[in-house]
Amino acid sequence: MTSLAPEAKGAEKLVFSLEETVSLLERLRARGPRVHCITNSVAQNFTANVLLALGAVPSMTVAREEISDFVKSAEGFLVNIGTIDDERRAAIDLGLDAVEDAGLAFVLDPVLVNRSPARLKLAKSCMARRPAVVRANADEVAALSGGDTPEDFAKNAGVTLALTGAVDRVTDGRRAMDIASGHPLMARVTAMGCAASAVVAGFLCVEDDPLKAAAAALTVVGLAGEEAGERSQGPGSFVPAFLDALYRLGREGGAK
Ligand SMILES: Nc1ncnc2c1ncn2[C@@H]1O[C@H](COP(=O)(O)OP(=O)(O)OP(=O)(O)O)[C@@H](O)[C@H]1O
Ligand SMILES: Cc1ncsc1CCO
Ligand SMILES: [Mg+2]
Repeated sequence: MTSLAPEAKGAEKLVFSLEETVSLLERLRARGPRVHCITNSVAQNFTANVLLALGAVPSMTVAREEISDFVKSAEGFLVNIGTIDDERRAAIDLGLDAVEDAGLAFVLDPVLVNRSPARLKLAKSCMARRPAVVRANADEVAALSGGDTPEDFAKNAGVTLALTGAVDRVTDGRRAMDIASGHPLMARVTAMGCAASAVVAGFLCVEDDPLKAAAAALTVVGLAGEEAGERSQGPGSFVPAFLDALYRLGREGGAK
């Protein structure tokens, strides 16, 4: 089962209850926020389905002539650098200009930033635009942080870090919390992390504190993952079971 037990070394424990997570989930479902995602070609479809299962309204365009309008009419925004081409590169720039104008909090997913200097440069240019939350796995955080602890990275960069893996850690440098929900099959399907980043962007629409938004998002993703893991036979059946579990989570009768 989920452990919300916070562990904090050099950071204050974040006490964030399951009830608070459920209440934010209800707010998200009631509000149905628009979340614009510039994301990679592998993750687009799954990410859109995950947001829809939660009750958010995804959009994904990267067209130069409309990206600013989409961002300005959205409540949440995600930049994911998993597959980069000229169109996405331009969209990231224009999208982040619009985010700045609109004062919107955004999430950065620096996919595979550990794999190429060009990607590291792009991720750092996105970091300079001050994401509210960076959601990444351990290899990606190591590349971005140059080996700093998660807390020091978050503090020095002025962001909330949502570091995922078998156990997730969320920290803003001052406060920290570990989230141990989830299932090993989550790492056996593509784009689970990418979709989790989009879910963080969704929760940022209903919670101003980025640390609480990230904690709630990863808790919800982890709980749905656990449920789906119990109900599926392998990666193939895990994906639809995960979408069903997200949809049903916390509703009457539980996620059954
Ligand atoms: N072994 C595991 N046990 C439990 N949960 C896991 C495990 N591996 C990953 N997860 C969960 O899966 C989600 C995605 O995390 P992960 O670190 O795998 O992202 P990622 O490497 O960025 O994935 P991708 O790039 O394929 O989208 C998180 O919610 C995380 O908690
Ligand atoms: C497989 C893959 N390659 C680039 S992005 C992506 C989706 C998971 O990050
Ligand atoms: Mg990833």
